[in-house]
Amino acid sequence: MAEQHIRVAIVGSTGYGGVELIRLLQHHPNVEITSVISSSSSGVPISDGFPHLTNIIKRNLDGVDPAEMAERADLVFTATPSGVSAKLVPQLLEAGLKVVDLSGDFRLKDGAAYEKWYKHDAPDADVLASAVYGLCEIYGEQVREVDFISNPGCYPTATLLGLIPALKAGWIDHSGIIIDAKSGVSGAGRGTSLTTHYAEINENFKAYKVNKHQHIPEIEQVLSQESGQEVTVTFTTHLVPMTRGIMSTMYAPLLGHYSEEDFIQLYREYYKDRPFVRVRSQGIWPSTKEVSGSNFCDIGFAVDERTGRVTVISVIDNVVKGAAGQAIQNLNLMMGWEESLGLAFTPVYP
Ligand SMILES: NC(=O)C1=CN([C@@H]2O[C@H](COP(=O)(O)OP(=O)(O)OC[C@H]3O[C@@H](n4cnc5c(N)ncnc54)[C@H](OP(=O)(O)O)[C@@H]3O)[C@@H](O)[C@H]2O)C=CC1
Ligand SMILES: CC(=O)N[C@@H](CCC(=O)OP(=O)(O)O)C(=O)O
Repeated sequence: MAEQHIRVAIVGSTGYGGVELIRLLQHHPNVEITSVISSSSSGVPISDGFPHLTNIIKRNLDGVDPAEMAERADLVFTATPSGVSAKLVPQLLEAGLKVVDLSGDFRLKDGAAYEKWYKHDAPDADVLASAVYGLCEIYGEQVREVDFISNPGCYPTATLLGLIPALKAGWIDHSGIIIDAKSGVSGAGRGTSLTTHYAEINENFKAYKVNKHQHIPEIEQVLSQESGQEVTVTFTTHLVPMTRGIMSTMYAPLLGHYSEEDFIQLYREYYKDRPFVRVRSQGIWPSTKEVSGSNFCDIGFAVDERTGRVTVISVIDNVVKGAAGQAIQNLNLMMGWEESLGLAFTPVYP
């Protein structure tokens, strides 16, 4: 029988992913946050730095100590920068903790590819092999009752949910996929940088990491696995002057005559038991605000008979379905609970 209650610790609780975990977990009936952890501000009440949490979480920040975490918690969310999780997660698993890692450190099954794209040393090979890639709608059965989940990237979540059903059905050509992706600034984390500060991004719209984004190998790894063919994609990311949200617009050549209604039927059938994917009706394309603050991924289609291509539009909230929400969805599956437990948020609109 599934356990009814779990104690969790959050490393990186002073970052956007960590703070969002704190917000969302307030609504989870089976979870108690027993430690919020910071590598730079231990001893300080978390609400000092985050006044919006006043009277919501009355805890001082703890330091990064795996042995202490094992005393206080059963599971740790590591909402830590890439490179940090690779070293920390093995210690947590060794201490007997369950882990959901939000970073990119354990997503790529090829350590050499990780070193190439992330420019950090690859994690321990055995620990890497033990990580289950937690794209719940695709790998939900594999996530059930495991101890260590690697939470998917934000762009890959929107993109993969938008492409996999059509690719698996053989409706689109795996060799001609182009992905045009846009993200709000919170996707870059809380630290300031020249790229994300107000004067640089306000009233601006810019492409970045063109053909060099670290999510390219993650997207290709999953699409190749799901299609049984080696898939390469053209993937361009853009920064948009908004706080939350990702829109992934995908273009693929059609391998037959399929209408928008055909796509809608295919995807509704594919995701029929999945509470967080909403397939839009014909001509009602999704926008980021329509999923903001929620764990939904909304998907819409346009078929162009003139060019023989389909356009798939997929939106998520990067900090919810792209990070903290999906991490909790994974926790639910790991614990044998209902996938949507504590996650039934209506989007914040307008
Ligand atoms: N923002 C998003 O939309 C998404 C983020 N992610 C991934 O999730 C992870 C967290 O992202 P995000 O919250 O945005 O990042 P932030 O930069 O906002 O926060 C990261 C936090 O990690 C902590 N940290 C830094 N170094 C260490 C260390 N050596 N040991 C322990 N903690 C450390 C910092 O807090 P302190 O100094 O207090 O320790 C910091 O607040 C990243 O890997 C990111 O790529 C994935 C999907 C989406
Ligand atoms: C807007 C923005 O800068 N987004 C970040 C997303 C980073 C991220 O989530 O990184 P991992 O998934 O690799 O950990 C980026 O494009 O790099």
